[in-house]
Amino acid sequence: MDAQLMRELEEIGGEIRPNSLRECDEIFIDQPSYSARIALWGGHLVSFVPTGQADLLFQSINEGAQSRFGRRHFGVPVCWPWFGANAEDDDLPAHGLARYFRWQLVEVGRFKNGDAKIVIRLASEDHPLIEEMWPHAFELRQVFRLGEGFSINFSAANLSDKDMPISEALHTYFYIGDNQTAQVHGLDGVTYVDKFDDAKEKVQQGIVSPCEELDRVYLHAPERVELIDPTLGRKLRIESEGARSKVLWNPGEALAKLRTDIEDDEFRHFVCIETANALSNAYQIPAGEMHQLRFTVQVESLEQS
Ligand SMILES: O=P(O)(O)OC[C@H]1O[C@@H](O)[C@H](O)[C@@H](O)[C@@H]1O
Repeated sequence: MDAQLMRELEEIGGEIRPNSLRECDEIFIDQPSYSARIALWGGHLVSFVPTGQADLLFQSINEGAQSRFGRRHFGVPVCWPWFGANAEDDDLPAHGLARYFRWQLVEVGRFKNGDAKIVIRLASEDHPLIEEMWPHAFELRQVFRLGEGFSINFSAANLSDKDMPISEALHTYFYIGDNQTAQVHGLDGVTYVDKFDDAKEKVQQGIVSPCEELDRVYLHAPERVELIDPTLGRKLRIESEGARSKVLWNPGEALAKLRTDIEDDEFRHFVCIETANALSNAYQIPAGEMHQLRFTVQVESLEQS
């Protein structure tokens, strides 16, 4: 790792630590008001803990299959350049390729207000296997902003001379005290595709609660949703830009028991609220252009609101 970057990382209270995940290192940042971890494998924000509170993000203790495309359920996996199964080739891994490669740390610093800034990059030209799996040259960047809450600014540049078809998600596993009482607000009246019910289109009525057995792609969804967690006494405000879909995922008891890459009871402690462009919200990045997807998470105590 570049010595200058290491010094800059130290200046913001950061260090590189070894991580068991694919024996790939992670960035750990410890500040008076929060601590955070970013795994370079997959370019995952793994954890964000406001001091004195539970983590905002969930991490499964199950490390999944050790094969190259083994899945893990934690933090904010990047699903790109396709969401879900690949429509043309069943042999390609679910949710694209970005989560299966090592990203590179390229910049460390601070925003004007003092928030920490970490930038990581994944480029097709650095990985021959990516070039075999996907016919377009690209460069991805994630800018993590860490302070009072966190934000991720994900950008994808199409470096090829052809338009690039994209479906994608920042597949955020939010940690919750109890999925029976957690509530997702802000999707009332939005049409969704229910992947647990034959991909039927339905319209959301009111709030989503309990957060159990959900596999739903909300189309043309609003930019702001809220996750209310009465058990932990907190509310997370989630705001996105550049994303037309929101995906909610919680496998529920029966599917969790069938899956070998997640522990039986873990579904009680997470709900994925994904900032996405999926299904009919897929789009193309024209040759030579780029697209940005961002989301911000702010936390407040339920007593304050
Ligand atoms: O197990 P994975 O590949 O990480 O995906 C988890 C889930 O991710 C969700 O986004 C999908 O809608 C689900 O269908 C899928 O099961």
